[in-house]
Parts: sequence; C-alpha cells; structure tokens
Amino acid sequence: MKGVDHLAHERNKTEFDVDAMKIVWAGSRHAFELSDRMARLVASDPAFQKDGRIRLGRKELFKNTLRKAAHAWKRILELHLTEEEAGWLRNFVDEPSFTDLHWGMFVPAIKGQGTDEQQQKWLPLAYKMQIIGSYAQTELGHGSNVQGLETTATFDPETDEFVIHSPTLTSSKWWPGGLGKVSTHAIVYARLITNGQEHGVHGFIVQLRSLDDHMPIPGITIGDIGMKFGNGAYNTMDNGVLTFDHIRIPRNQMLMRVLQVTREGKCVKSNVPRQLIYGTMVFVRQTIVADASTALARAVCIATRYSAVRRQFGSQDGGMETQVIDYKTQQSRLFPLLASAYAFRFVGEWLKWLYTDVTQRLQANDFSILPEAHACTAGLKSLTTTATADAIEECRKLCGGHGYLCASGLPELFAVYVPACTYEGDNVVLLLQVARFLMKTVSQLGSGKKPVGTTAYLGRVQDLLQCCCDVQTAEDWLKPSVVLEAFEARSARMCVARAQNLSKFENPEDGFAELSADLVEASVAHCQLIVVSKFIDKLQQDIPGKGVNRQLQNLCYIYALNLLHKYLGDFLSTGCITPKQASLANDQLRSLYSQIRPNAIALVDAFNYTDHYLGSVLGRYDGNVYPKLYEEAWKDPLNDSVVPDGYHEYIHPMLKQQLRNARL
Ligand SMILES: CCCCCCCC/C=C\CCCCCCCCCCC/C=C/C(=O)SCCNC(=O)CCNC(=O)[C@H](O)C(C)(C)COP(=O)(O)OP(=O)(O)OC[C@H]1O[C@@H](n2cnc3c(N)ncnc32)[C@H](O)[C@@H]1OP(=O)(O)O
Ligand SMILES: Cc1cc2nc3c(=O)[nH]c(=O)nc-3n(C[C@H](O)[C@H](O)[C@H](O)COP(=O)(O)OP(=O)(O)OC[C@H]3O[C@@H](n4cnc5c(N)ncnc54)[C@H](O)[C@@H]3O)c2cc1C
Repeated sequence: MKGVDHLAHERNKTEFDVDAMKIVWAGSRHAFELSDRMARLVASDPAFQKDGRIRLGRKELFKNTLRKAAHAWKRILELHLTEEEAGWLRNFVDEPSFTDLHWGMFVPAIKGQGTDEQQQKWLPLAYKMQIIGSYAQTELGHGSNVQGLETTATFDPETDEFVIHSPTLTSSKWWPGGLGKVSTHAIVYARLITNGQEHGVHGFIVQLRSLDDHMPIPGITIGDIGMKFGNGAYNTMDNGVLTFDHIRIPRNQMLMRVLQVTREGKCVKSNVPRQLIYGTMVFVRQTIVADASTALARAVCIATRYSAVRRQFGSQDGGMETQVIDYKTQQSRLFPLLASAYAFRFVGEWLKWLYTDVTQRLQANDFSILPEAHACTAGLKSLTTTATADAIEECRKLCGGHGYLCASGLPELFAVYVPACTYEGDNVVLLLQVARFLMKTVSQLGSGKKPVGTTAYLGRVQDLLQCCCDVQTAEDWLKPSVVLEAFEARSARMCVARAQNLSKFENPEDGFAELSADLVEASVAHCQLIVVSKFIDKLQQDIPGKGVNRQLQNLCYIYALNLLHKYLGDFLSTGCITPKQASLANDQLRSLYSQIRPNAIALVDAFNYTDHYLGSVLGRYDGNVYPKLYEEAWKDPLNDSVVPDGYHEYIHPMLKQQLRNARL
C-alpha cells in the first residue's frame, strides 16, 4: 500500500462528521469560512511561498520577510480586508515580522494606556502604517523585573518635555521585535522622574527613526541583537538594541491613562489602577494561549499523519508491517498531545471571552476582575506554551529519524515556537504570579471573602479537603463531576498545604522565596484544573454534527486522565484518589486510545491546515511521503553538483595522501 492509500484508508474509518468538527475547531462557521478563505489565499500566492526559507542567510531572509510583509499589506488594502481577516492572513503567512509587534503590542499599548487625545492622534497613523511601532520594555539588565528597568524619563518643566536617557550599559533596550531595523517609533518603558522624584515605570511614545530617510534620530543608537536559535525561525524578526542619549520628547507623548503629568510636573493619578500599565502584556498573553493550540495542532497533525503512513515490524506471512500509530506506546505519546491541542483551543476561546469581558468592565471603571484576568492569562500562557514546546519536540521524536529533517517542518516549528516560553514573561516567573494570587485568595477565605471565577472552588475548600473520590470502575472516570472533583481537590489541597507552610515563616516574602518551587507546582495544578473545567464546559454546549460530541468527550477524558497519570504523585500524596483508582484511570485511558485510534486522522484533518501552512513533507494531506521526501533531498544545494565544492582542495589530497601511505 502507498502512503497515499494509507491516509485514504484511514479517512474511511472515521466515525464522525469532520466538516462539523472543523467548525468546532475554528470556533464558529464564520471563523471557519474566514480562516479557510485566508489560508487558501496565502497558499495560492507565489509571493508567500516558504520553500527554502531555512537555507537563506540572515540578510536574504530578512529582506524576504520585508517583501512578504509589504506584499501582505498591499493585499490587505487591495482586498479591503477587515482586521480579523488580516489577522488570519498574518497567521498563514507564517513568518514572524515587525508587523506582529506593530499590530500586536504597539497599537494595543496606545489603545490601553493612551488618553482619548493620544489615541486620536496616534492610532490613525499606526492603522495606516504611516508609522511603524515596537514595544521597547526589556533591557539588557532586566526583563522579568519590570520595576528594575533603568531607562529614565525626566520631566523638564522649562521646555515641557521628557528627557529619555540610558544611564548605563544595562539600561540599553534589548530584545524588542521590529526595533532593530524597521520601527520608526516605539513605546519605551522608562522610570518617570518629575521634580527630582521617581514615580515608577511608564510608557512613552518615542520616535526612533526619520520618516524621510530612516536614519536614527540624533542621540539614538539602534541595531539588531544578532542571530537567534535555529535556521529561518525567529531570525525573520529584527529584535533590537537601543540606547538614548538625552532624547527629548513632548510631554504629551507619555501614555497618560494611568497617571498624568501636568505642565508644572505634578503627577495626578487617575481612577484606573497602576497595573493597567501592564495591560498590553495581559492582551498578548491571551493571544499566545490561542496561538499555542495552533502550533501544537500543527505538530500533532504532522506526527499523526506520518504515524499512519510509517510502518515498522510486525509483518506476518509476507503481509504488510504494522503502522506505527498502532503501537500502544506511540498512541500513549501522541493522543494526549492531540487531546491537548483541542483542550488548549477551548481554553483559548474562553480566555478570549474573559479578556473581552475585562476590557468592557475596565471601560466602565470596574477593575474588580483584573487580578483574576492577570492570573489566568499569566498562568495559562505559561502552561500552554511549556506544554506546546515540549509537544513539538515529542512529535519530532514520534516521527523517528525523518522528524529530524527540516523537510518534516518540525525543527523550524520548534525553533520558532520555543521562545514563547520566555517572551511575554518567563514561564516560571508567571507561575509565581499565579501562586501569589492563589495564596492571597486562600488567606482571605477566613475573612468571609468569597472567591469567584476560576477560584470559586476554593470557596468549597472544607468539602474538598474531606471529599473521597467515588470511582469504583474504569467507567466511573468518564463522569465529568468525578474528574472535576479530583482536579479541584488536588489543587485545593495543594494550595492549602502551601499556605500552611507559608504561615510558618515570620516574614511572608522569605517564605515565598523559600517555598517557590512548591508554589509553582500548586499554580500548575490550578491552571490544569482551569483547562480541564473549560473542556468539560465545552462538552455541555449543544454541539451539532454526527459523532462530534463523542469524539470531544474522548479527547477531554484523554487530556484529564493523562494528566492524572503524569501527576500521579500530586493526586496520591494529597489523598484525592487511591492507587486502585489511579490504576482504573489508566485502564480507562488505554480504552480511550483505542476509541480515538480510527478517528485520529480525521481529528487532525479537522484543523483544516493547508499543506502550505503545515510546510511538512511528513504531514502532507495526501500521505505521499516517500516519493516527496526523496524529491526534496535532491533540492538541497549540496546536491547541485555531483562532486562537491571542496573536493579538489580537501578530499582529493587526503585520498592521495592515504594512497601514498598505503604504498609506503
Ligand atoms: C505579514 C504581514 C501582515 C500584516 C498584517 C497585519 C495584521 C495583523 C493583525 C494582528 C497581528 C497580531 C499578532 C500578535 C502577535 C503578538 C506577537 C507577540 C510576539 C512576542 C513579542 C514579545 C514581547 C515581549 O516579551 S514584551 C516584554 C514582556 N515582559 C514581561 O512579560 C515581563 C514579565 N514581568 C512582569 O510581568 C511583571 O512585571 C511581574 C509581574 C513579574 C513583576 O512582579 P512585581 O515586581 O512583583 O510586580 P509589581 O510591578 O510590583 O506589581 C505587582 C502587582 O501588580 C499585579 N500585576 C502584575 N502584572 C500584572 C498584569 N499584567 N496585569 C494586572 N496586574 C498585574 C500583581 O499581581 C501585583 O498585584 P498585587 O495586588 O499587588 O498583588
Ligand atoms: C524571541 C524574543 C522576543 C522578545 N520580544 C520582546 C519585545 O518585543 N519587547 C520586549 O520588551 N521584550 C521582548 N523580549 C524579552 C522578554 O520579554 C524577556 O526575555 C522575558 O520577559 C524574560 O525576561 P529575562 O530575559 O529578563 O529573563 P530572566 O528574568 O533573567 O530569567 C532568567 C532565569 O531566571 C529565572 N527567574 C527570574 N526571576 C525569577 C524570580 N523572581 N524567581 C524565580 N526565578 C526567576 C527565570 O525563570 C529564568 O530561568 C523578547 C524575548 C525573546 C526571547
């Protein structure tokens, strides 16, 4: 059987309506149609082809990205694409570029932290791309510790200006995307100083380059920070270094929604909390969670299709060998990743809803759920990006040797994805933020303050500390209430135990530092509970399409029970379940793998990825892996000549030398 036939055969086994699942995956029929149209538009446009990208040198690669970004912008204008359509188009172009920072951080920062007048002035310029913006927060010396940033913005009342200055080497802005070679402006985060007093870190709109000849404004030193991990990958982005030598900007270029500086240099606080200065990060972290499912689905799609095409061992009587997807070990590594892709999709959808809700409340001056929004975006960003980065590497291994070839698409996907564990907040630092939120919530339980939202379960902490898991058979693990209670009890018990340990310290900050590794584990448990509960919520919705809900149920339980298996130490040590119940969960997991198996190919087809987007010979829709892999090898520049360049200089003399030695 050829690879092509393998996948056709697999598709015939499907037990659910794939088209209906495509809509569930996309979020709505509208989102499906729109993303499908944009995917095809990009795939059919030769200007967006990606072949050979990994072989380009840095300069060529970067220029290629500039060309694509300009072409994308041209198409956006010609076709009058909406912001939503343009977002999809960017996704399928599949190449990090300065436009990400412009649309994803510069514009949102002005929207979130700028006053109405500032928005009226700057947004039209940004929307028309008459200026290009970056987000310059991180410095050489500090990234995580935002309050430790050293760049200063000192108000000069004589001229009604701020003087932006880099006082030390470590105060050099370092990392901002789009900054190195493209951006004309940036939101620069600096310590505000007025009348000799410090007022914390704030954002300032600073012009960096001339709009006429692109030369840096005098007093500004700016460039790219150099090559990053992997070929192609994130090297399409010009992450930059920037220093200021007493650069003057008008007073009205400080983003003043949170704090206003008057003509006299007086600071006047508005009614919005200081934390809103961090609002852009909340927005981007939310988009990163949605993107995690996209990247994970891509890797899983490649590994699943290839696992159905690939055969090793098991031939009987000269018959065909076993498809590697039929090995239980392959299933136990692959199917939880497939389930995670769906789980992250749904939690991403929910987080988007939460973010929209918070934004509306903020506009009405209701700041009550900002701490929860921060904890959820930080925690889920950390959880989903860590899991996705690990999963991409696991998918590479699931594809055996061929997974290591760039033609598999996996090395570049890994290299481009892995910094998501660091940017927008190091994943451990973010989990520590979640831990602070959880410990605060637990400490307030005694005062009668009822936790709400994702921490509502902590309000039932007494019950959760005492509850006994009600599982007697493997089938009992298919009850949503049972699974939910196990995850709630585990998280609640871990939180309470950490809080009790913390209370033993005289100084809470000392305790927090000493127990930080344990605290991070509690944060992970809490975030996993959120993902499981949002998946279960999804199952309660009316989901049309033959067999679709059944598949989603299977995936949901695979996600939850695999976590239970992986984090068994937590569940057993907190006494949430017994070893016998853990063993029943494992039995159920194996059964679920068998049920998912015939649907695996259709479940990845439901992602609706074009071959262009996947960029993988192993993950081709038609399964025609071997002929294409063979064809691909000959495209390598090393194969341009039969005898390699360097033969006469290095190989030939060596061979001759050996011949001479042999004669001696
Ligand atoms: C192809 C061309 C196409 C063209 C078409 C264009 C159309 C395209 C359309 C759209 C494209 C969009 C694409 C978008 C994609 C985006 C790409 C993103 C790329 C990624 C680039 C990366 C950027 C960055 O990395 S920016 C830098 C990020 N830096 C960090 O994250 C730093 C991490 N550190 C922190 O967050 C914190 O400062 C801290 C929390 C760790 C600090 O701790 P601490 O010192 O304790 O904090 P303090 O300042 O004292 O404050 C404590 C209190 O504040 C609360 N809090 C903290 N953070 C937040 C927050 N974010 N929100 C709310 N509240 C917060 C905290 O809980 C404390 O509260 P408490 O009540 O006092 O306890
Ligand atoms: C590809 C990429 C793109 C980026 N784009 C931008 C951008 O556009 N704009 C921008 O401003 N920045 C950008 N950044 C910077 C990024 O936001 C920071 O690198 C990130 O926030 C991590 O900060 P750091 O580098 O200071 O790490 P560090 O904080 O120095 O982390 C080093 C180690 O210390 C640990 N650590 C740090 N603090 C603590 C703590 N309190 N407790 C326990 N452990 C701790 C971390 O877990 C980590 O293991 C980008 C970074 C990358 C890699």
